[in-house]
Amino acid sequence: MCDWDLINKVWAKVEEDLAGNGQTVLLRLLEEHPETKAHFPKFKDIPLGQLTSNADVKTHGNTVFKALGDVVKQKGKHASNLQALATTHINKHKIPPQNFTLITNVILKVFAEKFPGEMTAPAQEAFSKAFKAICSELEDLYKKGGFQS
Ligand code: HEM
Repeated sequence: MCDWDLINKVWAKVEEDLAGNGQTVLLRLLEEHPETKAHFPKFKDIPLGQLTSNADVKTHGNTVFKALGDVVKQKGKHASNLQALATTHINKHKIPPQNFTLITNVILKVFAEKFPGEMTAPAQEAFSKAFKAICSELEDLYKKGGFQS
């Protein structure tokens, strides 16, 4: 079982600057896993150094974190949220499923750095468990959706 209440407590802190926190995560993803940049039509031809001040990155960070917040707030009853994400990321954006593991690992790292007060050991454990479950559910949906890379 995931401790969704603990996760939501940290998420309230994340929401104090949802776009800024989403932006930090996206930039860290692109920095630590440069191959992911090719998946973003809006960013793929822009050097990483210029993306730090790119308004579209912040806007997309907000979009991603809004959707992830919607998942977190379901406290485990997120099947329809994940189905919607899987459908667009399979068919429209064509994102291989292992990228969800990359981004959720980056999120864990960024939160531990930015929110040391909230990301206690139990909170880190709760996020880690929840993200593993979410990634594995997405992988199942990708299999059902017949994802072809
Ligand atoms: C926490 C995991 C993620 C969440 C919650 C998320 C959420 C979203 C949402 C809400 C959208 C816009 C609506 C839609 O098309 O569904 C979107 C678009 C997109 N996502 Fe994700 N996403 C995640 C992970 C990723 C990853 C790991 C990649 C690639 C490495 C990715 C690539 C894209 C692309 C390319 C778009 C279209 C962007 C554009 O407007 O140009 N996403 N995502």
